[in-house]
Amino acid sequence: MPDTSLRLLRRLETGPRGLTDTEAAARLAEHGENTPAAAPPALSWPRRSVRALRDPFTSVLLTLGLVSAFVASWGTASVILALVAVSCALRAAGERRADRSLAALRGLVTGTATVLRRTGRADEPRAREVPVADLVPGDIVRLGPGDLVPADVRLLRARGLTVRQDTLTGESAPVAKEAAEVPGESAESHLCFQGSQVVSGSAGAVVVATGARTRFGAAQRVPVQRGPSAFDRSVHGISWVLVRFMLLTPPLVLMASAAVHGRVLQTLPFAVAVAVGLTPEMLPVIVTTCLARGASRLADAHRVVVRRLPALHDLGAVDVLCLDKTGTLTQDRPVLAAALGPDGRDDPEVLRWAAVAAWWGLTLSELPAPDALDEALLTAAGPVGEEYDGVAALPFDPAHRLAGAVVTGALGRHVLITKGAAETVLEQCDLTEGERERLLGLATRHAESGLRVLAVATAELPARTRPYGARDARDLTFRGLLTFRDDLAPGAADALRTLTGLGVEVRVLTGDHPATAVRACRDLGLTVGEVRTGSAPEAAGTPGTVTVVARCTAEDKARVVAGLRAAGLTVGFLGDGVNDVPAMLAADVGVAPRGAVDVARESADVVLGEKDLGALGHAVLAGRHSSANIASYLRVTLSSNLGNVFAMLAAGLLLPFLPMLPAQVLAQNLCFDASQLAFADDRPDPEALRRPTRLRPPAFLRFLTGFGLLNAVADLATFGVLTLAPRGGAGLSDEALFHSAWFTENLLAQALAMLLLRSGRRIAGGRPGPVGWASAVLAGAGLLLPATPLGAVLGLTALPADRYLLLAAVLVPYALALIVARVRHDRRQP
Ligand SMILES: Nc1ncnc2c1ncn2[C@@H]1O[C@H](COP(=O)(O)OP(=O)(O)OP(=O)(O)O)[C@@H](O)[C@H]1O
Repeated sequence: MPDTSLRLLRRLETGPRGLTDTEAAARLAEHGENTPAAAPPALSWPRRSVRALRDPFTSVLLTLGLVSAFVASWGTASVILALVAVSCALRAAGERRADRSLAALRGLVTGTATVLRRTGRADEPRAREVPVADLVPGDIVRLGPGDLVPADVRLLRARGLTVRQDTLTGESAPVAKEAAEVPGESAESHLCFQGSQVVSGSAGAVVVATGARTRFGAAQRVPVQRGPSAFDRSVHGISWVLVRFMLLTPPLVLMASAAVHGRVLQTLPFAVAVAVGLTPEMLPVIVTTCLARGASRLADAHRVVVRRLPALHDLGAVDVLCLDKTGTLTQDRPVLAAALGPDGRDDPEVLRWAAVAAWWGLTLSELPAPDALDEALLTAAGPVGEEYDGVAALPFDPAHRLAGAVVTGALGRHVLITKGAAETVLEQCDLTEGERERLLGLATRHAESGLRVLAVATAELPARTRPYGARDARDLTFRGLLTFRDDLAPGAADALRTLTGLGVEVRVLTGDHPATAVRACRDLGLTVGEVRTGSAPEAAGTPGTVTVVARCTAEDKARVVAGLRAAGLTVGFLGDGVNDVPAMLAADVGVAPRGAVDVARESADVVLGEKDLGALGHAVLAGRHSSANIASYLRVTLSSNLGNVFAMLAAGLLLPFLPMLPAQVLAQNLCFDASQLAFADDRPDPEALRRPTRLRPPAFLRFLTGFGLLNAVADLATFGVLTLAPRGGAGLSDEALFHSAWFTENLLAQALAMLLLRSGRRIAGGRPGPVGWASAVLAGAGLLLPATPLGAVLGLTALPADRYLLLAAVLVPYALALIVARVRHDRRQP
């Protein structure tokens, strides 16, 4: 039979007054830390390396290595294995570094829990904020809106509590919870699980399990599955197209060779080497390094924490940024402006009623702190509420935008007080239609001047013991309106101007009154376009204007975001409240300021250091910076590799010997890979950062085929001039000469591509930067390696001077063609 709460408290050797500090310390030593569910355990080196093997490019390389070993081409197989080992080690090291700094950064934003603890047995318990990791079984915790349930708990008291527990069940709708004394055998409505989010209401609860023993811990921390983000769609999309292409290459080379020369087995190592050459095996390394560098620069310079690395790419790709208003565009430090009676004149009674409701709502819910509007009410009203006895709290209902309390009035009767959004409160009042319209108009007029507006109403009811609920708020007497000034967030106007200057369209999704939101936008210098209320995924938006969707519930915000994503846009969401969480999770990238409620901060991919929106512009730029470098790498490496494959195929068909030995193809590939690591440190031209940087697979593949063909033409031209050139001198085999010249040409052409194809780089001028130096080293290797002993091991030979002239005759026009094609390509870009 399930425990009553008393039996459970006894079993856990605790009580409603909480544990003492000594007891808590002893239990912490016994049970270990209550590690937050969001922090995955650190991976060991071997596991990390095995995980790196799961990457599609590595799998392709391994398959090609196995094929080589199968035909006893041990040289090729060993080089491939070395490539796999190097790329896995680099990737594992890069990821380890990235994970470490991410863990350190995450540490800056981990949450706390409100717990009742006593210094000694005889002392009074005090509510304290302790790190979530310090919670132990038996602790008594308090939960309020916006809290993340810090451990598995059983409710001892609950008022209007609803929680979202999609981390466990995948079900995103809030679920009601209550403190049943003797719960049914299978019912779990008296339990809340670690990682669940408190949407509304309040509760006191006892911790029953922490750390790995929580339900979430036992479920092995399977995170909520989010739909594919912009990063997944772009980088993974491109990767898979290439993997298919690479797998097609060896059979194509083999079939061609079999048809023309009748050799299959001899050509296999070469075919494999060509496919290896096409593999951008450094892609995962470059992606991780680019993103990790960007994230750590952002943290150092702007105190922005990127909690999920790919989110940095997504931030750079954001086309539309949706923001909430309160606490993001405004300070969320409301100050009472006026208390107005139904006739629109000053009436202090309205403030008194609202403050009584706020005071008793807060006291009976045992919330650690009032929300911003209630705090403003209590500050303005001074000491109030003690003259009544509190009967019930009506916690904030986010769907109807109401909160209230029931107190005892004259002659022991009960008075129900509600305060909230004017349209809902007026709906509950006993008014004629005309009067309701007039009062709504009054509320709108105040909202139009940028004020936040609350309506207040009361009802006198016979005393009763039955609990109060939303259904009791009927036929109320309208008391009046309260207006609040909430100043704009400092720096918000500049930040929004920066964002629009960066080509990011802004939308404001708020729970507040449309007129208040519109006025805030105008005061921030934004031009307001469409204004809607509720769910409006179809809100089209006029270019250059801000669409405002007001009176949004949390679900409405998520629907608008999902609608924008379904229209093919990359969407970011910035918010700080519990009503922003579903939209954050629905967006490609969710952003929260550090002062946001726990659940918002924990759901965000990016956390801003301060309530300073200015950092957001820097974060978007950092995302674009990283993506531009990844794009540069992809453009250069793939167009060169693609060109090489075309040329190798053609040369393989026409030449009586292999156009390059497998070892030479692989050595050349190693040189390419090493030089391309420089892209992680490149500084793209500011021009490349002006628009959202999204790696769109179709546009990318068009670029690749265009520039790949140009590269192939250069390679084939080299092939032509080398074939037509006079024979080599004494002792020089034609084959070795051909291989060496082509090897040199390939490395020089790759160096040119590195210089001329990187993102947004002005073609001439500017400092060389890491990529400039790396391409110089690559070109140097191309020119010098054939003449070295290592070159001899690879079957290369020093080139006579006339070959360099021949190569120059090909490469100078190639460089010019690249410049012309690049300029034309850039002009065609929007
Ligand atoms: N403490 C409160 N008591 C009564 N009503 C409230 C209280 N707090 C908010 N409201 C009402 O609920 C409405 C919506 O609040 P909600 O928290 O959903 O959004 P918001 O904070 O106004 O806006 P945003 O979504 O931009 O953060 C408010 O405009 C107000 O009318």
